[in-house]
Amino acid sequence: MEKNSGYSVAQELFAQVGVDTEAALMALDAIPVSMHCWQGDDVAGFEAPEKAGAGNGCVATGNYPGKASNPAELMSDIEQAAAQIPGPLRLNLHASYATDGSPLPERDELTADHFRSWIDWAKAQSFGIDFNPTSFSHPKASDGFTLSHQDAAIRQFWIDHCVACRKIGAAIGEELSSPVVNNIWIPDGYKDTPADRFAPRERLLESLDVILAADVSKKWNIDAVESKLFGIGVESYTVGSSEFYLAYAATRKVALCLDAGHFHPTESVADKISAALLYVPALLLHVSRGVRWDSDHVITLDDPTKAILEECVVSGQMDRIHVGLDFFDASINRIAAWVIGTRNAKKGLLRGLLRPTEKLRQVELAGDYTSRLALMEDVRSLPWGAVWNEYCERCNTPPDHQWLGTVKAYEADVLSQRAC
Ligand SMILES: C[C@H](O)[C@H](O)[C@@H](O)C(=O)CO
Ligand SMILES: [Mn+2]
Repeated sequence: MEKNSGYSVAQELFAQVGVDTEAALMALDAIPVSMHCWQGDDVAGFEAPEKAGAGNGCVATGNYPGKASNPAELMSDIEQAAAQIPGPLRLNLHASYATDGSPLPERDELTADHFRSWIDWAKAQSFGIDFNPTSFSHPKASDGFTLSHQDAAIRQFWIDHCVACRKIGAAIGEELSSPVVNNIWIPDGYKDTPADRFAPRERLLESLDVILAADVSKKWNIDAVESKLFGIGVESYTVGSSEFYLAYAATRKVALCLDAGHFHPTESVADKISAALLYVPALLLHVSRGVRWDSDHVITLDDPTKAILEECVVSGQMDRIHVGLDFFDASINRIAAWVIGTRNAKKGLLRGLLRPTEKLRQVELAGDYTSRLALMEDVRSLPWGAVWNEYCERCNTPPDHQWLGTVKAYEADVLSQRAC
């Protein structure tokens, strides 16, 4: 393929600091990003409204018109977004997005058959699939507790749901020949100061142990657990806190999910990657953007996001890191939200791959911190954007500044015709 002139200049400039842009592009093309289905419909899912209505735990804000409200619309919207995103993608599904079965069974009785349409569609799109139990927006979660509920029968329902989801993950993974990352997040917690912090955590631990004891293929289903600092209505105490899940993942040898919006605002999530990976077998990232008390804004290429994605690459542990996204903005065109966020995730990874990591390590080990700082700062102004645009062109996707028109046209032709 003929190189654009901007890329040739960039290639030369990066070569001067010892970076091979061709190698970087090849590496980027081997890292799939797991794009979440729930940006397309504000985390609504496809269950009957009376089932899904009670309790929440996940709320998208905004009322931008044109959201998907059935599987065909959501798949079509994801295809539109994917066409504007270069390189490999996976689709991150929630259990509440089951498509096949009328009526759909309760969540504790779901099987892979209820996701047949997604599986066939993913094959056609060459997407892998990742999965999540949906332990919120359900009458049995209406008081804000699920796996740590004091009522054993409610706990059992959510245990059975999570086991069902692990089996679904394994079945999908085997069928697609691509392991499914299966992430457990629960909303459990208290709005106000609890009298007892210990018992709910003890119950959560017991529930998780029962879930993981179920015989499910580790080859095709990769278990992950996700902590949270607090949520709306759960401001004082979250059962599944960071310490709880870090220790749980380390002792049970499951993947730890780090959601960028689930920590104190001044904590560096990038810095947690190397520390956690010394103890847990794998990490799942939920790349997100926390804004004050909310954690689900579309990711921008801001400093914390760049640091997380660059660190994935620079750590040399990419084979143990699964990159997923988690944002749901209902105030802008939802397809544009996917495109902006996912392209940014890939740009962050590319920036990490374009870092003169070896050279930086050498000067660091030599104690030459002056050169380390000088090099780190100088590479900021190298033309990585030209390398990105070259990648887009090679993937037959529009470079920067050339994708929005297509999304706007789809909005005018399709989204604007929808009832909601
Ligand atoms: C829908 C997701 O499972 C959810 O966003 C979860 O991952 C989370 O981050 C909740 O705050
Ligand atoms: Mn998350």
